[in-house]
Amino acid sequence: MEIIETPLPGVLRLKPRVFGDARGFFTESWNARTMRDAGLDIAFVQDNHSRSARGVLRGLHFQLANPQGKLIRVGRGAVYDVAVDLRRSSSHFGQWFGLELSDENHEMLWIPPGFGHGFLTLSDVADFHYKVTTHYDAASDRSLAWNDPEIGIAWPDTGAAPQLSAKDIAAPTLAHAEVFA
Ligand SMILES: Cc1cn([C@H]2C[C@H](O)[C@@H](COP(=O)(O)OP(=O)(O)O[C@H]3O[C@H](C)C(=O)[C@H](O)[C@H]3O)O2)c(=O)[nH]c1=O
Repeated sequence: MEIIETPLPGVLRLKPRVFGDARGFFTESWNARTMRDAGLDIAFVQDNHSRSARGVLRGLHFQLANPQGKLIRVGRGAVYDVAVDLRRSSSHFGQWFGLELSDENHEMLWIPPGFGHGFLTLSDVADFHYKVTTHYDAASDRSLAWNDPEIGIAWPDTGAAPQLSAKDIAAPTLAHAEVFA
């Protein structure tokens, strides 16, 4: 497992070993010992899987109470995945990092608690898999505007306006949102 730091301290790119052969490939998508040996001794309590069509944008989301750490990968297709530092006490507050995650590059992203998260679907279909460190807490689930100019995420152009949920369409900008201390 190769671990690559990002411009956002704590947010890490993870490149697992992939064993390709004439049949296809094999990779350990998660191994507690491998992660622990890499200094990532993280306990996950829930596995999530969402499927999205091209142009779907889910986010930016975070749980205000019980904030979640997320280990993200794409099992099918490709997405542009983004993390935003939402800790007002952080020197990187409001800064974002994004990268393409796909079933071709097999890359994963670790996003610690305290960050907003979202992704834009780049392929016809994307199966999005992620482990989280705290259970879903609907009461504290929050959205932040995907296109907040104060954050300035450079989302890839998919040729059409992104498709969002009503909750995400109505999301506040950072200036009007309750985030982390
Ligand atoms: C997240 C979640 C949702 N749900 C239920 C609640 C709704 O009835 C339905 C769809 O939920 P939602 O529209 O919030 O799903 P996403 O837009 O994919 O939300 C996720 O999108 C971004 C990318 C994230 O990082 C978060 O994990 C999460 O907020 O699944 C559950 O039962 N458990 C859960 O953990």
